[in-house]
Amino acid sequence: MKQIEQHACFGGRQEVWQHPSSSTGTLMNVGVYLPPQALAGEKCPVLYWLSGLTCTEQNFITKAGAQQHAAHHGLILVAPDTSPRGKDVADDEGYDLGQGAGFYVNATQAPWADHYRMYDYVVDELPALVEAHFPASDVRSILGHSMGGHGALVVALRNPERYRSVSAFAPIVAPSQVPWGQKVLGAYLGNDPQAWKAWDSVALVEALAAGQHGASIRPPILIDQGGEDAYLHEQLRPELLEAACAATRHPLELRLQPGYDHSYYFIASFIGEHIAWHAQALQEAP
Ligand SMILES: N[C@@H](CCC(=O)N[C@@H](CSC=O)C(=O)NCC(=O)O)C(=O)O
Repeated sequence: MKQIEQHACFGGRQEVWQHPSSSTGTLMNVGVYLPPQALAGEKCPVLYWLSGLTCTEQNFITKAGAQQHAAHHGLILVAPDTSPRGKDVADDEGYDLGQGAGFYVNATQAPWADHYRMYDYVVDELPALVEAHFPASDVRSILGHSMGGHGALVVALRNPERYRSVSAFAPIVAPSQVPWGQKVLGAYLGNDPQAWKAWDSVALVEALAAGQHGASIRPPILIDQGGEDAYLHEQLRPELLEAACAATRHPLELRLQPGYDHSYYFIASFIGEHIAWHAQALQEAP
C-alpha cells in the first residue's frame, strides 16, 4: 500500500492510498478517513461508501462533508474508486460504461472480464486490506450514491451477514429495468437478462424473501431520494424497490426529499443522518 495523500481533518486524518488489486489486476486508489478514536489506537467499525458514475475516490471525500460525522461517531470511512483504470483497461466513449462505471459487478464478457471485478474487490479484497492495515474492526456497514447506491444495496443484500446496515442516496434500484443498467449489464454480463438478476436489488429482495441465496437475514434499508432529481423517473425508479419490499415485507425506509437534485449538495444535506443511522447499527452489541 502506498500513501498518496494525507490531510488533518476534524481531529482525524483523511488519507488516500494506492495499492495493486488482485481482483482487478490494476492499481486501485482508495480514500480512508481515520477518526480521532482510530488515531488514538482504538479499533473502529468501518463504513464503506460507493460512488456513482464518473466518480473517482475523490468526489465523496472532497464534496460530501462526511468526515465531521465520522469523527463524531468514531467510524472509519472507506471510499474506493469506481472502476479499474489504465491505458490497458477496456473503456468506452460513454460516461456510463467502462472506466468510472464499474457498476460493482464481476464482468463475464470480453473485453471487460479481464479487469472489471469490482464486486470481488469491494466485498472481499478491500475489507481484508482495510482490516489488516488500519485500526479497523471487522464490523462493517455500506452506503452509496446512484450507481454506488445500487452497489451498496447489491453487496449488502447478497452478503447480509457481512454488513450491519445499508443505505443509499438516489440508488439505481432495478438496473435490469432501466437504460443505464440494461446498457452496462448487457455489456459486462451478456444479453441474457436472467444473468442480471443477481445484480439487481429488486430481484434480490424478491429472491431473499423466497429463501434463495441461502441468507436468512434481511437487512433493513434506508434510502433518500431527491424530488427534483433529473434521473428519478427514467433511471432510478425507487417505486420499484418500494413495491418489492412491500410485497415481501422487507424493511425499507424510503424518504422523498422535495427540492433536492442528484448532486453532492443533496448528499451533503443528509449524510449526517445516514452516518448516525449506521453508527447505531455498528455500535450495537452483535
Ligand atoms: N451527465 C453526467 C452524468 C454523471 C453524473 O451525474 N454522475 C453522478 C453520479 S450518477 C449515477 O451514478 C456523480 O456523482 N457525479 C460526480 C459529482 O461529483 O457530482 C456527466 O457526464 O458528468
